[in-house]
Amino acid sequence: MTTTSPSSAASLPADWRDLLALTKPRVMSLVIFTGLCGLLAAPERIHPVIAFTAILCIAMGAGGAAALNQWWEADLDAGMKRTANRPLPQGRLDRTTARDFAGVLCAVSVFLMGFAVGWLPAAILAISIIYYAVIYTIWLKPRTPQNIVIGGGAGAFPPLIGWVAATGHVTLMPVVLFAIIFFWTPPHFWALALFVKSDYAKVGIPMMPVVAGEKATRQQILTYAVLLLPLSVLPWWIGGTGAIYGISAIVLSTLFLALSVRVGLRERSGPDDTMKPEKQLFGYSVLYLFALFAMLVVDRFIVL
Ligand code: HEM
Ligand SMILES: CC(C)=CCC/C(C)=C/CC/C(C)=C/COP(=O)(O)OP(=O)(O)O
Repeated sequence: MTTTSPSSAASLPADWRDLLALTKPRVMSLVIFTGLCGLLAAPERIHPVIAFTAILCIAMGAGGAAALNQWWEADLDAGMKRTANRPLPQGRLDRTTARDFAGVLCAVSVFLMGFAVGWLPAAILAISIIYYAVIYTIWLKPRTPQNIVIGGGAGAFPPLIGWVAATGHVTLMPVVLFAIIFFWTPPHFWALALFVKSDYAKVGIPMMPVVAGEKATRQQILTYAVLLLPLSVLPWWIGGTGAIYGISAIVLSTLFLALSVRVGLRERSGPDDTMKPEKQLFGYSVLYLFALFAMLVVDRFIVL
């Protein structure tokens, strides 16, 4: 695999839109949302200014980690259709600016979280930044098709961080929320990987469909979707939520499973296959997580 040499090109004036693009704002909107829901669903309330600061820190930390990911993978991104238009492969931003911007965001997020909110959420935030930017990006992604299963842990931390920011300690509920995102990540990503497989093959990244083939990937998507259904209902079973969340989780996860069954049992009809079921599963996976975490908060504030 080709990795980015961290040398800098001539310094370019940074456009704020390119800096924003480095933080992967669309992906991170859901990361931040799950962090916010973790904070709001927690049984204790904190001052709104502290709560806002905690979410700001999650946003800066996630954005900084995403920027580090793009700094490291600039050469790789240049080789894939989906990522070739990013600011670094396009040369709209120089690498030193990107690295410094990422470093400042990460450092400020952790220290601000530590001083303003608490050192336990700050430590978990620091772990998730290192997990995504180093363990997933540098170590796992170029080495193993299990990269996103193990690496998925990084994206599962935000609700735990939000919860711990509000309560000061880790309990079973935020660990269950972590597990839900952990088991959601493989179907979320592999549905996409099935229809951008050629991109990953071209740059030599061993994503599951490239290494184990489409059939095995489809089976694994199905396995994780089956496990996700009971897991998503677990917050209700353990008494952490009421029926509003529980029933919503059953409905949302059953639809997730139905779309996964369709993808899991399907074979590509040929090179012209539009991969509509895979694209629908990927699109729904995003909607699913937004809705599931939203219902956690709705349930917390509406008691039947
Ligand atoms: C290792 C774990 C994950 C991997 C490898 C992964 C991978 C991806 C990729 C490659 C895309 C396409 C984005 C693009 O083309 O820019 C995507 C989209 C997306 N991901 Fe993930 N993802 C992971 C975890 C997560 C997590 C934890 C969240 C949020 C909690 C998330 C939220 C999203 C959202 C909202 C989109 C849609 C963005 C859009 O509409 O452009 N992902 N993901
Ligand atoms: C608080 C904190 C640090 C949260 C991190 C959240 C996190 C790990 C999100 C992962 C989501 C993501 C952008 C994966 C993209 O995979 P990729 O980087 O392989 O995708 P690419 O090919 O689009 O670059």
